[in-house]
Amino acid sequence: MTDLDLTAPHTGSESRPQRIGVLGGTFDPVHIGHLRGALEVVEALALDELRLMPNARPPHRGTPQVSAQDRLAMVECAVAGLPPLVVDARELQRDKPSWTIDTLESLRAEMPAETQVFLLLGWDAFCGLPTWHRWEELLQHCHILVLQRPDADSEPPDALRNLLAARSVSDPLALKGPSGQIAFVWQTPLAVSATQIRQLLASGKSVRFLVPDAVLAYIDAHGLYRASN
Ligand SMILES: Nc1ncnc2c1ncn2[C@@H]1O[C@H](COP(=O)(O)OP(=O)(O)OP(=O)(O)O)[C@@H](O)[C@H]1O
Ligand SMILES: O=C(O)c1ccc[n+]([C@@H]2O[C@H](COP(=O)([O-])O)[C@@H](O)[C@H]2O)c1
Repeated sequence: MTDLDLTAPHTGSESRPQRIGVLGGTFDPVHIGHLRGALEVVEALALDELRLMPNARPPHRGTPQVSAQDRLAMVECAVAGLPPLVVDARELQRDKPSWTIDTLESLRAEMPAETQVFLLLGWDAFCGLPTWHRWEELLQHCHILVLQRPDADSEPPDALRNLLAARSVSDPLALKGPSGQIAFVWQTPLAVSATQIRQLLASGKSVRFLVPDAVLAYIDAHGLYRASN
């Protein structure tokens, strides 16, 4: 009898398909709401990997306050040494708006068809889904996991009510197959936003404990978000 290697990564040749999470964002800057939510989803759904994906040109908002390179560097600082959280910088290589459908198509082209892909969206982002580029095709490529946001108050638009009625399952662990369903996931409610963090920094206040220490050190070292920027 051979010993089992519990540290061995899944290779794809095992019976269970890989389970990959994707959390896209502007990350201007990344904060504990993103990171704690990501970690809790990894553990609750036994994901093999969760990719944090900073966008280059956010499709539905103004230009970020700091450069894509700084936003990427902060995400890298935040997840350094914390597998299975990893950074995927593919959106920074595309010189057009960072449409999620393009990202999912490029991801899918690299994976076996049976890989389960879970797109994480905060409730506010989920409510905006019907305005996204080719939004009705998204579920062909992924499942959607909706993260609660305690500071969000928007009601889902009618188009989403219909989609939820057709595609949602109550237990995220019951999501079957590579794509096509929606589930809500419980997470520790953290009413923190990048907007709040930018405002605190611009007014000379501390953001300690709202971002990881390594991100705070990066912000300080590069003088980001302070009133003079
Ligand atoms: N505190 C939070 N709890 C749950 N989800 C969150 C939280 N903050 C952000 N998210 C989700 O993470 C994704 C990326 O968010 P984003 O980078 O835009 O951060 P943000 O805090 O919403 O930024 P901003 O305040 O600049 O709009 C979105 O799907 C968003 O809904
Ligand atoms: O594909 C779209 O049309 C689209 C429209 C708005 C937002 N997104 C993506 O949704 C994620 C969260 O967006 P944001 O603006 O909350 O950082 C991020 O990865 C964006 O690129 C995607």
